[in-house]
Amino acid sequence: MAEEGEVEIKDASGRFTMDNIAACAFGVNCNSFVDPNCQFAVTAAKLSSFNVQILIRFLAETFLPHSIAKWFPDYSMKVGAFFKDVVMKTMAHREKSPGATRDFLQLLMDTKDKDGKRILSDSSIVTQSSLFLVAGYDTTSLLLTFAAYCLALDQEIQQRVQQEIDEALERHGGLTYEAIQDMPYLDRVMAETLRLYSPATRLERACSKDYILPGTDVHIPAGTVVVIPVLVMHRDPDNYPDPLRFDPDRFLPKERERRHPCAYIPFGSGPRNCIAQRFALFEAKVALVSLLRELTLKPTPETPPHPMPLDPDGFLTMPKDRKVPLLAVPRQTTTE
Ligand code: HEM
Repeated sequence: MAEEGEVEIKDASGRFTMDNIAACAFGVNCNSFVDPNCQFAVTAAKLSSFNVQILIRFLAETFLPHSIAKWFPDYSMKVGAFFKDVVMKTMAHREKSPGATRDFLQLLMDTKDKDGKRILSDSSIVTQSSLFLVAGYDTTSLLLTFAAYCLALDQEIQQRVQQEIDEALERHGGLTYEAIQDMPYLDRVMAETLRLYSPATRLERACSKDYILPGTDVHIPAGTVVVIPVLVMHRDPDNYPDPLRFDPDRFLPKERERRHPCAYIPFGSGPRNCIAQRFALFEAKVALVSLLRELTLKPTPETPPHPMPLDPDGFLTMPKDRKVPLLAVPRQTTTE
């Protein structure tokens, strides 16, 4: 039986980020903590789970002519049709009765040419909004899950974060944008979480021209797809001594300066890097601050020991059992 105060932090983080991305990208109010069967949230969770059926269709599309690949079942089609329907209906409603909504969908609808005509097609808007959902849901939820896990396992670091939160909230008169920006230790905690448990395990780039790796005779012909093993690089002892230790002070400014900028790339690098890194970090920090101002996180006997065992088949960096139970205890009963 679950202990009093036990939370499944991966599930809770998923609900939080789903509600946020649904509101920010689609203007949909999910409230999935209250309504766990919210159709939008349940369907969106399917869209982001990269399963075997989707992989088979994906491989067929990649390696076979489309005339053959189209006969492979595509389980993501139904999910895609659901989102198309949501976006099309929302756009039709907003065009009939315009309001003051400020979300990503509205921004896309508002991109107009000089004659006031919308620039983006319907299908482009549907695809971009769905991409936001896929790119922004599990990634941010994993950051939040792993940050909570690392803090639960290190009470000293957690107390330091709580002290910083208390002081910043006091200084700024509550949970404001400025208060969150005024928490440098929390920022280092997030950076160290993204180092040790970068949600993206790898990146890929196509080589645009023939290249010889400096100092070697390794020749990369133009057109080669180069895989960049982000998670492995983030755990390279040459850059991060004792790499499995959770140590936010690796991200003190003087420590950062010592390393090559590409030794830390949880959001990618270059012109195609993550467009929402500030949004994601801010969102995860708001969630953690809201939790830690009231509660202290602790491990339960079922919490996986550090370092978290990972699912070797995960498309993203996933806890092996896809569950992370923690204990959330009211602060006044634990410390002060
Ligand atoms: C902690 C959370 C997140 C992580 C770790 C993350 C990570 C990444 C990474 C590694 C890339 C590929 C970058 C590259 O190839 O250089 C990427 C791209 C992207 N991300 Fe994120 N992301 C996060 C949250 C979000 C959120 C919340 C959104 C949307 C609201 C989002 C939207 C995108 C988009 C649209 C791209 C494609 C950019 C392009 O191709 O030009 N991401 N993200």
